[in-house]
Amino acid sequence: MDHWPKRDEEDSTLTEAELLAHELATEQAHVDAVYARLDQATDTARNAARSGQNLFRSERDTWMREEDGTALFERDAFSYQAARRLAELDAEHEGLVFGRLDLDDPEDREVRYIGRIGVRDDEYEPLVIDWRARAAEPFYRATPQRPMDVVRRRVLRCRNDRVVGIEDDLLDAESNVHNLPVVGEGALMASLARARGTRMRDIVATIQSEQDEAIRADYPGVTVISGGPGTGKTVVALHRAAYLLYSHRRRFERGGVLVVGPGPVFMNYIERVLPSLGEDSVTLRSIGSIVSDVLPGVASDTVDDADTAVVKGSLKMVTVLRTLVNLPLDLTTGLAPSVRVTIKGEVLSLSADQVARIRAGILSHQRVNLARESAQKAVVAALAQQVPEETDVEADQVPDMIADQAAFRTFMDAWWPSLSAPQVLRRLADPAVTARAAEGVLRPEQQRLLSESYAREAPWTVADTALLDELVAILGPVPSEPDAEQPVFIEGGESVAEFVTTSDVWERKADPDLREDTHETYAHVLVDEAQDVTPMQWRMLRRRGSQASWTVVGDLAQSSWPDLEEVGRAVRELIGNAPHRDFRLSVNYRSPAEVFNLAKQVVEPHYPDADLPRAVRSTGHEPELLTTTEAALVADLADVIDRLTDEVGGTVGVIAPPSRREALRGALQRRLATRMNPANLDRILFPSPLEAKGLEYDGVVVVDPDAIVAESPGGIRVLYVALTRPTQRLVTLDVGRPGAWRQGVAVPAPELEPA
Ligand SMILES: Nc1ncnc2c1ncn2[C@@H]1O[C@H](COP(=O)(O)OP(=O)(O)OP(=O)(O)O)[C@@H](O)[C@H]1O
Repeated sequence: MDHWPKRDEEDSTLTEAELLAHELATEQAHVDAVYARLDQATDTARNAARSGQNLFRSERDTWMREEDGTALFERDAFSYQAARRLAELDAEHEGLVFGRLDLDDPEDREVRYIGRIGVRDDEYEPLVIDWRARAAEPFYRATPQRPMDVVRRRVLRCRNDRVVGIEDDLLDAESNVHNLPVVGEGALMASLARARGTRMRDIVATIQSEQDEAIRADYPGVTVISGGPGTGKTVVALHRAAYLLYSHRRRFERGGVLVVGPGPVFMNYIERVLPSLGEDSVTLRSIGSIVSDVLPGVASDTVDDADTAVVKGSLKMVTVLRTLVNLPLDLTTGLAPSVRVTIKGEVLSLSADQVARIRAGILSHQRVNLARESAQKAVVAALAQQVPEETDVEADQVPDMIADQAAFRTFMDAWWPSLSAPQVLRRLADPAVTARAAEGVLRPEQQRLLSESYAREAPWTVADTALLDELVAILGPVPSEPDAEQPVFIEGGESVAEFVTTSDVWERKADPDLREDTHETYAHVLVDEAQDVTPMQWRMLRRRGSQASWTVVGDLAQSSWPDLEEVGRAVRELIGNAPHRDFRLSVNYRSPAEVFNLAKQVVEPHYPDADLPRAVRSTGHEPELLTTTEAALVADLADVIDRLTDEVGGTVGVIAPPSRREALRGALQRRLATRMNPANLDRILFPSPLEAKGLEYDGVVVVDPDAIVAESPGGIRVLYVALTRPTQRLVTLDVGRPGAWRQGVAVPAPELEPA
């Protein structure tokens, strides 16, 4: 195959514009051929279907394996599949083909086109190579120092099927014997300078070498991806999910890939990236909705106040919950349950201590909700032993005689009720219960916070969901109402010669493992913003990935959790003895250098170990540090927002401390509605400091930074997150006087006051 562009000698006399037009036309011809091929494959498939031939489908409805398309030739199946996936890609996506490599291969001069999906021609030759294929690797890894046989790397900017721009890198000038032209000014910078919308975009066309290494890293064990704000951790993690599914589809599609992020706003922000890569078989979940597999309908995006969140996230809660499960339901009587029954006038009884010992023995190997039967048998047996030999009763009737007594059933209901996790957790609303459950584990102040939080009867918080999950793990699932009688014969099995015996049925029914683990498990779990995952949440996640490989993505300097040592320990525990690899991303693609310079000065004195990336872009606009009064806050803020919406092309984020957020949002929306056009209003967003995690806006106003620090357990680190959200402009607005957060911070621009 020889795809070298055929250029005439006189090309060298072309003007820059003519040269670009010529190159665009060359690339358009190839892109046209790709789309024509896809149309043709779709027609072939349609005809095959019409003529009644089978187009086998795999279990996954939208995915037809090449080998399954029996009515199609393999090459058609491949292209048909590509066409189907293309139809699923985002309508606004930036085109199927985005790259081209011109390789200096002495054997076979070669051009490779790289795209979101692979497409082959009639001869089964690749017209486009899937970006995740090995053959696409040099597109991301080649550098002038190590060109990997690439002479020129070309990024094509397409709008649907039209090529609208070209950006070239000449990687090996010496090998450019064919005088390949070089146009454009660099794809990466062009891409970074574009305005951001409310959804994250994929970066397939401009993945950088250090990012590519993390994306294509081997999967077993744990892969840790760290790096400062804006280094592409999230976007790299999502491309990694797509890569793993491509390179090990069998394993990961069957076992499942779970991507976990901090909250629903973040999940909405990232959800388009995977479909734009042609991947839709990944489960995206916010950390507050993980528990919904074992407790349907339970999910939360509400956060506790800082101090309560710290108590609920701590590992100490494991001890508290274990004690809580064993507390008698009626604490007010102060009596632990004991049992007393009579058989033929003989009194049989077990003291509270004796039944407590039986309970502890059973719970050492069984979970509460699954063990009632064994518990009942054990108590009955202990009571039965007390029946004097001379009593006039058949020994084998004693157990039933005990179990049938009302006194015994009352005892069982009090001693071993079926407990649901939500019921048990709500018991902490009673300070007396909390005091018993947390005695010697939590300080009185912490016990009070816990109790008060449940006494409010507010909806569950994100931190509660991990506690509920822990309780489900301790209790086991709540047994459903006993089924109608078990069928002894196989349903509809009249024609089956052998019959199923009652003991077969019991054998199956009695296997506790079948009923134990109701949570979903995955073959790969990818945790984003891992620095905020509390120890209790790690336990919840690990239940979903007991056999999984992991990708863990985070930046300690952005943690909202006060104890960073604890965060590090949780990740080390996850790794254990498993194989693991670390990647550090070093370039900040989001923040302009001017903005990051400020953010850096804020975080460094408090957290000298912060991993500070290099910001590659400069806008020439220094951050503006403004001060206003309480009375003028809304008016001044409205002016700033109005101005920023004019100055930046995309979104404007207003990040205010939780205590001010709701009131400010209402007041601003009313004020802005009267003076801005509705289209601009849609570009203004009001995330809380925690919701802003992982997100970005072209312009950002950080309101009352001191209060943001005061109201988060992560303190200054949460302010650091807020300050690193802008892609273009940053304004901070102190209230009353310049904030304490500004001590030691120097910005070149003079301080401005709002007009
Ligand atoms: N190679 C790249 N090409 C183009 N854009 C990129 C590239 N790498 C990252 N970006 C862009 O940089 C921005 C930051 O990326 P991302 O949100 O993944 O960073 P992050 O490390 O997760 O940030 P944070 O820690 O602040 O949440 C995004 O807009 C992303 O699309």
